[in-house]
Amino acid sequence: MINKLVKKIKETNAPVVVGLDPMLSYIPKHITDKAYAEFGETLEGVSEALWQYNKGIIDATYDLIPAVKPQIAMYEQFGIPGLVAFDKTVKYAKEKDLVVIGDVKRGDIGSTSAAYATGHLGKVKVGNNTYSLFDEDFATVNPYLGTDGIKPFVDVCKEEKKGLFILVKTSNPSSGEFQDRMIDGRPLYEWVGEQVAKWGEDIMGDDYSYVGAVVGATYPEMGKVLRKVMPKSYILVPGYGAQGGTADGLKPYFNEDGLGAIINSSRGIICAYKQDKYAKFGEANYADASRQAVVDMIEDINSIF
Ligand SMILES: O=c1ccn([C@@H]2O[C@H](COP(=O)(O)O)[C@@H](O)[C@H]2O)c(=O)[nH]1
Repeated sequence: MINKLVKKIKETNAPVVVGLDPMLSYIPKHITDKAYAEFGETLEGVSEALWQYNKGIIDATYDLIPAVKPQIAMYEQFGIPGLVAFDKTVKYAKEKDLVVIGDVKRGDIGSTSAAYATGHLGKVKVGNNTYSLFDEDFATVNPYLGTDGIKPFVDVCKEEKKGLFILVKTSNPSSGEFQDRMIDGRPLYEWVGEQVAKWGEDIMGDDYSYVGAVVGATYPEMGKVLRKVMPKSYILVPGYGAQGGTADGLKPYFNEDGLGAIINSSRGIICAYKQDKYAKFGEANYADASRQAVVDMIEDINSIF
């Protein structure tokens, strides 16, 4: 799947991921009205609204971008009906030939990680039947439990030719509380980055490893160091846009080949219609506003090369 991601980034000339993080307050009224008319003001109604909203954004942007990143928390908050919307979104994005990065941030003791890996990236056998479950192409993983927690994911990725993005230096303001702690003269995020490179050594695509990393756009100096620590790992870069990350600091996240990083924007794209810049589209044309925001983001990111 890393090969497909690289190929699609080259084809679209867009090292960009659209984050599908729907909140009820983002969804235009015409969508919620229709969903509630059919299913009532129920969790099933919300599920339908989340799905229709995402479908509109995917339809308006899929030809411009290589990948989407649905954030599972936004669906889980509505229980099983929310997860139904997550599942429909993943399947539809794949039908549109997009690479799907499940932002699920899993990781636990080995046996539990194995179950998470099966659920998100693998297959389960029930008697004579085999089922793919959420079936994302990549999953985000938390490395706090160490190798025991990561190895089951790596094993499933090997088997299924899928991929991981492991949290190395996150974009949030307090990420330094633990991640920047100095250990034997080096910050923890560097130790984790080095380990990501090792975890990925035996599971290589053509040029990049199946094992990538998450490094926030909000810490460009650290991005520069981490690029060198893990040269074969793709870096998923959240924090651009709504969290204040800008294109200026992002060049060092890329390798000399112009590849190696993919920048995420969620709120900046999916509720573009609420920004002054895109207000002319109006709520009813929210998806057209998202398309224009993607076009602008691609131009902005490509301006650094
Ligand atoms: O370090 C991290 C890791 C993950 N995220 C996730 O990315 C998106 C960002 O959303 P925006 O609306 O573009 O700010 C969201 O799903 C986060 O959970 C992150 O921001 N930082």
